[in-house]
Amino acid sequence: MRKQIAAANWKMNLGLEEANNLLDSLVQANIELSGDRETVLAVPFPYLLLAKEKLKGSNNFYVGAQNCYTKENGAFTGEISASMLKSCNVDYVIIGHSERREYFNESNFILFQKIDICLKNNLKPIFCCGESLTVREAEAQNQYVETQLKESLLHLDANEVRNFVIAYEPIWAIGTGKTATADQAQEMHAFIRKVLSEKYGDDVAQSISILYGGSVKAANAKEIFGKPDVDGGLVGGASLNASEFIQIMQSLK
Ligand SMILES: O=C(CO)COP(=O)(O)O
Repeated sequence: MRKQIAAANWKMNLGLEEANNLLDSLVQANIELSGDRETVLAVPFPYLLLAKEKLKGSNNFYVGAQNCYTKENGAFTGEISASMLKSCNVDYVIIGHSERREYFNESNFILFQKIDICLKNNLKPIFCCGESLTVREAEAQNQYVETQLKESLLHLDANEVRNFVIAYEPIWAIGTGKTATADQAQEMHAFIRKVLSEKYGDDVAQSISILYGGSVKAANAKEIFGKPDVDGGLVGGASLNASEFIQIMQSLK
């Protein structure tokens, strides 16, 4: 079975003490995630090393960054490179979150470059895609997401793409309390898998985890994750509360 993943995206939240407490609560809960299930905590840059340290010895817990720059190193004040993240033993990097696309003008081409630099540094990208409400209302979501995939990902070869996680995050469901229904999530996930299958064949497409993101909480996680093409979630607000996130972890198939 492909990996089932509960990924937390803390976004730009929590001070050091709160981050410390949340990590402690997650570790102390001592949740055993067996087999193909895992947790990724995508924390703000200043807490990456702390998270690595705290999660040492916790099985199936991985640490992620929320972004990286397109270049290897150099005079780019304020940016963080993929090789720096790798040197801190970070495992995953979220690439192309809709907030980065919207507020920091990250185009599909910039994301194409970020994906390449992550793979070159042996970091696993969690590539985010998803449409706005306007696109969904025009029933153009499939075409929109397919373009995002084509312009940022589908240049990779089959071996590279196996190191990937995709997160479908409809923008209209992020932080709004408005979740896509489990059926809407399934429909898009199946479509994404079909696009992958057309390019890489069914074996590769079946091996890639596709997460759903957008107002996932303890109360709806089981239903959404229960769908055949939904392999877990990328969770924002609800990942800031230990007991809520633990219940989400426990909702993985
Ligand atoms: O953007 C998200 C995760 O990356 C989803 O955020 P919320 O879970 O707060 O809706």
